[in-house]
Amino acid sequence: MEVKVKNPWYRPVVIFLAAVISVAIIIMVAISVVQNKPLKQKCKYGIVLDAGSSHTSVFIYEWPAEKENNTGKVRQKHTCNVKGKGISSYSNNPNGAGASLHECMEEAKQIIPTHRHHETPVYLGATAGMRLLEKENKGASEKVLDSVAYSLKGYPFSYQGARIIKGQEEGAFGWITVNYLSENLRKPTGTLGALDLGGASTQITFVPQQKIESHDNSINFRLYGNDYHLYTHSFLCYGKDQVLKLSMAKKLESTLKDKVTDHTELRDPCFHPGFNFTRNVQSFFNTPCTEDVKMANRNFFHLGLGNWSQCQQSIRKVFNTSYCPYSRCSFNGVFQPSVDGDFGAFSAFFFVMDFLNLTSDDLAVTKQKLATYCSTPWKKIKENHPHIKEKYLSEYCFSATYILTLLEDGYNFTSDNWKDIQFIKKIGDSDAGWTLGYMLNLTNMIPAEAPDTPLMPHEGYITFMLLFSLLILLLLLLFYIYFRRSTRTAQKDISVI
Ligand SMILES: Nc1nc2c(ncn2[C@@H]2O[C@H](COP(=O)(O)OP(=O)(O)OP(=O)(O)O)[C@@H](O)[C@H]2O)c(=O)[nH]1
Ligand SMILES: [Ca+2]
Repeated sequence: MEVKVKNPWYRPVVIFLAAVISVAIIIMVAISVVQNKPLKQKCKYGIVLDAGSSHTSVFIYEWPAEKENNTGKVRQKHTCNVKGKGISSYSNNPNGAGASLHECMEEAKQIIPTHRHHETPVYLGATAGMRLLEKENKGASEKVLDSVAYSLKGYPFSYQGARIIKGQEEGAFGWITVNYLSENLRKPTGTLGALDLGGASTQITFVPQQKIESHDNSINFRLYGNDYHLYTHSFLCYGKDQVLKLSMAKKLESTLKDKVTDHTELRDPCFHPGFNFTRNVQSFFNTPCTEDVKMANRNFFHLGLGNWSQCQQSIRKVFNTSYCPYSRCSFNGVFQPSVDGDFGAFSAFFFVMDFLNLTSDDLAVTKQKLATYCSTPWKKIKENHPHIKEKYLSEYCFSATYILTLLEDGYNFTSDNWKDIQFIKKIGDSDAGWTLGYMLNLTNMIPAEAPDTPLMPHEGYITFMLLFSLLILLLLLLFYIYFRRSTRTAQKDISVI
């Protein structure tokens, strides 16, 4: 005879308690996740003006107020290109230099919240254009710097100085920028070399495998607990605009020197076939970069030939490789260890190679494509790019040939390591260039020693809490199943009896 046994009296109590505990855990997790949600970030700001040879750009950087020592936390919020040419072009009208910054600085006032204005540092760094003006006319360069300083002090930000930065700083801060943005500085992985091509100078910076033989090319940093021994060099006059003048001056010298008549022809392999302009010698000799080449003023016909290999031959003449006081050199007697690792090539390296679609081929294909481009008739080039200013359009063949020659013959890149060069404009949403590294350094935002391990990030916290609560629910479920089974077994045992 079967004996019916009632459920034990405490069964509903256990089920009720399990349900209450489950609900309580879910509520607690939900509350703690919401409570721990990061507050709307409070941000700080910094402004750096890059007073380059060709133009000035204003960069506004932003970072979370409490996390400034974390790599990758500072981002570019905004850029403004100052209208007109670079500040060095105001040598005859220094007041104009300061006034030219007005629009972009007003924009900065709008973008940065008013309550942060007074604590926002503003730095102006002038590069090769001002280095050349300083060489040519120190008084004029000082007046231009005074003018921009006076202008910047008139805004509600915290003015921190306007100065001509050294070539080594320009190279080293470009290197810090690309490695900070690539988050290489806190990892044991390798770093990215930096190649910067401006209008008046070019910089190469990397961690070399061999000893640096010249003191001037060596710069040391301790960042996040790691020591970096960098090789850096800045070649004044080897930016793309000045090197064009230098190369033209050399071609003019060899072609026209003994010819006294006006309107002699300069047949130029670096310009497209059909390119034909009357030019004045003076426009290529108005810079300290060509002071070694002497020539009387006159007009000449500038005729394009569009021959890439002849163009490269003519460009090689701007590199002096006849002497080297070290175990190895790039050119002009400058020490350079062999290039090593990956490189980011930015500024005009990028503008030029990107325009010509030459950023991803191997070296042989790049040369082939460039040869075809240079030999394209000028008329066709203009038809293909009706909206680009003719002056810029006419110079891409020269500029790209210069870039290849500088990288291959100057810095000694080869077809084997050509792919190690990445032509880049930005990393994430920030431009590659010296300005970010300059600001990080001056605001001490990269500590020498690694900061303590950060607390668990919010995302990690949520994941942890969810896993934890799932585990508890699972345990409760297992407990419930076990409890039911044991009561059933008890019932069966009793019914058998
Ligand atoms: N095609 C193209 N050329 C550009 C662009 N921006 C600048 N350039 C040119 O590229 C060259 C280098 O520009 P930047 O890198 O800004 O040079 P910079 O900072 O003024 O000069 P440095 O003081 O030598 O660093 C100049 O000849 C500019 O006229 C661009 O967006 N597209
Ligand atoms: Ca520059």
